[in-house]
Amino acid sequence: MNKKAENIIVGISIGDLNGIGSEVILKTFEDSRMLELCTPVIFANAKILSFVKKSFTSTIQFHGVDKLDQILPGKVNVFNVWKEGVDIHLGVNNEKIGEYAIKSFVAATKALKEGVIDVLVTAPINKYNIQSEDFKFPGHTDYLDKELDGNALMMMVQGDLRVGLLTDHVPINEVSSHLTEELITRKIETVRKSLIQDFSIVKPKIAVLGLNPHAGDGGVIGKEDDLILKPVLKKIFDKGTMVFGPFPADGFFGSGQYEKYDAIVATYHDQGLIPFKTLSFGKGVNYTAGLNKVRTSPDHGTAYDIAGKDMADYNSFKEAVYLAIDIFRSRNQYEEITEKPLKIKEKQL
Ligand SMILES: NC(=O)C1=CN([C@@H]2O[C@H](COP(=O)(O)OP(=O)(O)OC[C@H]3O[C@@H](n4cnc5c(N)ncnc54)[C@H](O)[C@@H]3O)[C@@H](O)[C@H]2O)C=CC1
Ligand SMILES: NCC(=O)COP(=O)(O)O
Repeated sequence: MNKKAENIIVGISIGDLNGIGSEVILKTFEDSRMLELCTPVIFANAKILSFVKKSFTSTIQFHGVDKLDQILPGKVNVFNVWKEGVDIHLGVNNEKIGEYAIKSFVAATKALKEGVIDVLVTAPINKYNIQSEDFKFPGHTDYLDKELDGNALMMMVQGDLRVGLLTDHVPINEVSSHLTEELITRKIETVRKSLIQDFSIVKPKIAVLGLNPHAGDGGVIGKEDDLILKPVLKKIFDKGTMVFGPFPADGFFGSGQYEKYDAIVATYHDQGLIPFKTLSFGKGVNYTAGLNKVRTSPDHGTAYDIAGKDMADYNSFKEAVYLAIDIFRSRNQYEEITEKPLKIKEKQL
């Protein structure tokens, strides 16, 4: 059942309060037309956001609520996840602020699981200051993978450019050992399904980058491409998925080959994110594919160096809101279409 646009409830976790998260959220919803597109609910504290607002040229008005059933369409809702004041020092990294980032994220994830919000858009966290006895995850993706159904896959999206990762928050010296047949097969299937359900691409074409320089040059520079990637990709292809590669990664983007595919799958984080951010920084979105719920975030981090200076570009955050809504709609449509498929009448001979 498709919801009316403004009734799609977009939950927003506040991220690191000392970073640029609050600024990009406020700037996005400063434009009242955004409220015709969705009903936002920020998981934080209304008094604190009113204080942070003073650092920027913002006239935004908040609707603070203590219960999620009090949120209203047409308002920038703030769900008070905590009541106490918080010392904000924009641009400063500290552990106390990490606790509030996680309080917000955990509460928003709970609301997402329970269907109180339709989609989740996360503002950036600092991966170091969020660590605690209770929260030991390198990022949002890993926590959501544990909390939600499905298998999370990090996918960066900007227009028709989609870059998925076989491994994400994995130290570089462990990447090779993660690249098993099981992982590659599962990740490629997640990308394929996401392209169909979330992006309405009927028969997606997927390119996979090689791990080693020149995809190993026949085994001269590393054996993983020949021994693991090639045979596994062939198996997947033979079962009907349009997957190609492994391609030498260095020239793939520069030569424009990426434009021929619906998604490019990189073997590790920086192999995919460096070309992606070079091509689309400021407009890209980080999407967690493969889960039963939709989560997006902007393509940037906490940017302490510019926090509080009214310099942050909010377009990536706005794109993250748009994409979350688009994917939510696309999934609903896909469900409707596939729920009761039309029976194909067999031809009478
Ligand atoms: N989804 C998330 O929660 C993410 C969190 N991070 C975290 O953020 C922290 C800082 O990471 P960095 O690698 O320094 O990346 P970063 O994206 O915070 O900053 C890189 C550079 O880009 C600039 N920049 C970033 N966003 C901008 C914006 N909206 N407008 C204008 N300039 C902008 C910054 O000023 C800085 O010069 C780390 O702790 C990292 O783990 C990084 C990426 C995503
Ligand atoms: N570079 C994107 C990134 O690492 C963000 O991670 P996550 O917090 O979205 O899992």
